[in-house]
This record gives sequence, C-alpha cells and structure tokens, in this order.
Amino acid sequence: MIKNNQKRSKMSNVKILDTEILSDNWYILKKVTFEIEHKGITHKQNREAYDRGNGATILLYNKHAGNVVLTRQFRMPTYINGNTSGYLVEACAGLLDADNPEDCIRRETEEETGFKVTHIEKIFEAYMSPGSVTEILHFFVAEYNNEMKVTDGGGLIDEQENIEVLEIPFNSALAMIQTGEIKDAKTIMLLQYAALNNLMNL
Ligand SMILES: Nc1nc2c(ncn2[C@@H]2O[C@H](COP(=O)(O)OP(=O)(O)O[C@H]3O[C@H](CO)[C@@H](O)[C@H](O)[C@@H]3O)[C@@H](O)[C@H]2O)c(=O)[nH]1
Ligand SMILES: [Mg+2]
Repeated sequence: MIKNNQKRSKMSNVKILDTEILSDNWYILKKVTFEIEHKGITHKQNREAYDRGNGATILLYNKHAGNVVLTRQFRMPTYINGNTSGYLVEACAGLLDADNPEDCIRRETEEETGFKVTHIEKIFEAYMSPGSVTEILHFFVAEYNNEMKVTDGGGLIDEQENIEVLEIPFNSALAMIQTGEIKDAKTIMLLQYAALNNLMNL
C-alpha cells in the first residue's frame, strides 16, 4: 500500500516526497521519504515512524492520605527487552481513539482504576520516543478520594487488559524509581512533577 504525499510545509525546510505503509496490522508503521534543507543544501532521507495515535496519562493523588493510584500490567515489548516478569507499574493511561485528551483520560481512569474523578488538570504534553514513534502524550493530574471509587477498575474484559490497581504511599512510589521497580517514563515524569510542585503538601 503506497500513498504519495507531496507537501512542503511553509514553516519548515522539509518536503515529504512519499509515505509508504510497511505494516498496518494493528497500528501503522510508515516509511517516509523526504527532502530536508540544511545550510543551503538539500538532502534526501527516509525514516520509519510507528503511528499508534496519541495518548493521555494521569496521576491520581490523595494528599490527605498521602497516596497515589498506579496500575500494574503485562507489557510484552518490555518482556522481550529485559523486563523478566513483563509486568510494569504505570500511571493510568490510554490511547485517545476518537476522544479529546480530557474525555479520554476520564474514560481510562474509570475503566482502569475504577475512580470517577471530578476536577482534572492538564500539566504538559510530551513526545515520548521522538526518533521512532509519532505519539504525543497528554499529561494530567487529579485529586481522588474513596467516595470517587465507582467500580473495581481493571481495564476492559474484552481487551483482556487484566490491570491490577495499586494504591500506594507517594513516598514509596518515589522510592520505587530509585530501586528500579518503576521503569516507565510517563510514570516517572508524573511522580517527579508531583514532587517538584509539592502536590502532596509534604
Ligand atoms: N490485539 C492487540 N492488542 C493490542 C496490540 N497493541 C496494543 N494492544 C492493546 O490495545 C489496548 C490499548 O489500551 P489503552 O489503555 O488504550 O492504551 P495503553 O496501551 O495503556 O497505552 C498507554 O500507555 C502507553 C505506554 O506508556 C502509551 O504509549 C500510550 O499513549 C497510552 O498512554 C491494550 O489492551 C493493549 O494490550 C496489538 O498489537 N494487538
Ligand atoms: Mg491503558
């Protein structure tokens, strides 16, 4: 499947010559051929880009109890790259699908953790793997309390997500970064944001 795409952005010195779909099995792996101008000389290059859409993630925190809510789930790509159990402790997150980032993260929060949060705050956006993955991730934080727990969470049964919900002290979560028990970039970024901005009033 080949799609030609002759575009030169007014804002940049890049002209896309061709986009080839190498795989569209689950998400989309593209090979993009382009011209780029550097110091007056135009170079032709190609780069592969894995397009799985964009995503959103959230840190749920309870400053009175001193706890945060995280998840634990099996991540095959980590299993084939050094994570012996394949399980990863992560902040709740999901792909946007057709939603805007805020609606997405409210839906994912309820599906994965069982909490129906009220006020959520957008803190920043970040490309998580800019040399190979197109995804931009939208980061949020929200306070939660026990009254907001509406289901057990755990993720969608028909997608076999099997997500374990963890409610742990914020200080323990921070310590788990040092011990290597937390090795997920978005989760580390959210926990460090909470520490830097004193969200827990410690
Ligand atoms: N059948 C099948 N299912 C897949 C495949 N790849 C992913 N899935 C499933 O698709 C679902 C996606 O769930 P979401 O909760 O929407 O996304 P996520 O995987 O949690 O993604 C979040 O975390 C990622 C890793 O940090 C982020 O990259 C992403 O933006 C998002 O925040 C999961 O059940 C996952 O197992 C695949 O190749 N085949
Ligand atoms: Mg998820």
